[in-house]
Amino acid sequence: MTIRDDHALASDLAVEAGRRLLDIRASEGFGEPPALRNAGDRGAHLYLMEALARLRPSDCVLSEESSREDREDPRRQRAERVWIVDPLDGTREFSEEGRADWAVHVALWERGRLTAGAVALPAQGRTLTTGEPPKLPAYQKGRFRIAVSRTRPPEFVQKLAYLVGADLVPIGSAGAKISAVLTGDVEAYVHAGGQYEWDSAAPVAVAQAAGAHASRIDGSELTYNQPDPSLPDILVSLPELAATLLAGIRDLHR
Ligand SMILES: Nc1ncnc2c1ncn2[C@@H]1O[C@H](COP(=O)(O)O)[C@@H](OP(=O)(O)O)[C@H]1O
Ligand SMILES: [Mg+2]
Repeated sequence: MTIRDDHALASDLAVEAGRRLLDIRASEGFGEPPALRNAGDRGAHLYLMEALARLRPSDCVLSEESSREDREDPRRQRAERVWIVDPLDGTREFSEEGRADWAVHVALWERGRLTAGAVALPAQGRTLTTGEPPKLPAYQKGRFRIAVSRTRPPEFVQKLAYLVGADLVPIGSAGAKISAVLTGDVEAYVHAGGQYEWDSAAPVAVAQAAGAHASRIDGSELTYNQPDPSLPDILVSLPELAATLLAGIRDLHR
């Protein structure tokens, strides 16, 4: 089994889960958003769990939709290979007709680092993968754009935007926001106040493979497969903007 197989598997699984999510959206309709959200979360989770159990039976899986007991399984801490998946990131946006800012995240963590990953954006018709990392847009000096949560933007982010000369762009889903950095729709993504490993593992794997900056907002490393999957803040940006953003965040937290 080659490393390349893991890149391709992450991509295939994210794409197929995304295809199923589009079907669920089409069959359920948008009349009852909570039911649609639930059907999407469950459908994508069950598909990914079944596929990983069949195709990578020796590996562990950490999924947003796993039971608490499964998430706290001590075998995960001893494992050398753990798939970290968010079957439906941007669940809220998935249930809103016309929105395309939701994603499927499939990442592989091996012995301390993320080694493969894919983010499917089914309603945008694209998938970003570590197998073929996107080519980062060229950095242009001047005003830039920072993606933030539509519903839970960090409270300091407005001041940060003012300080560094940026405009805020609300987008749903951590995966869609990090993808927006990689495809040139924005230049950075800043989040704080709460998030989990599955919200960022796959998009961070792709961002790192593409050469983007990805860290905690204090500049420290993002670490995955921890006993507690809470990973509450993140900065992803074009590499040229990282120092400015980290300095701005530091100044605001002094
Ligand atoms: N303060 C917070 N606490 C916990 N999770 C948060 C959070 N802010 C954002 N998230 C999670 O991060 C993902 C992206 O959120 P947002 O679109 O607001 O940026 C969502 O994942 P899910 O959609 O998988 O639940 C959301 O639940
Ligand atoms: Mg999520």
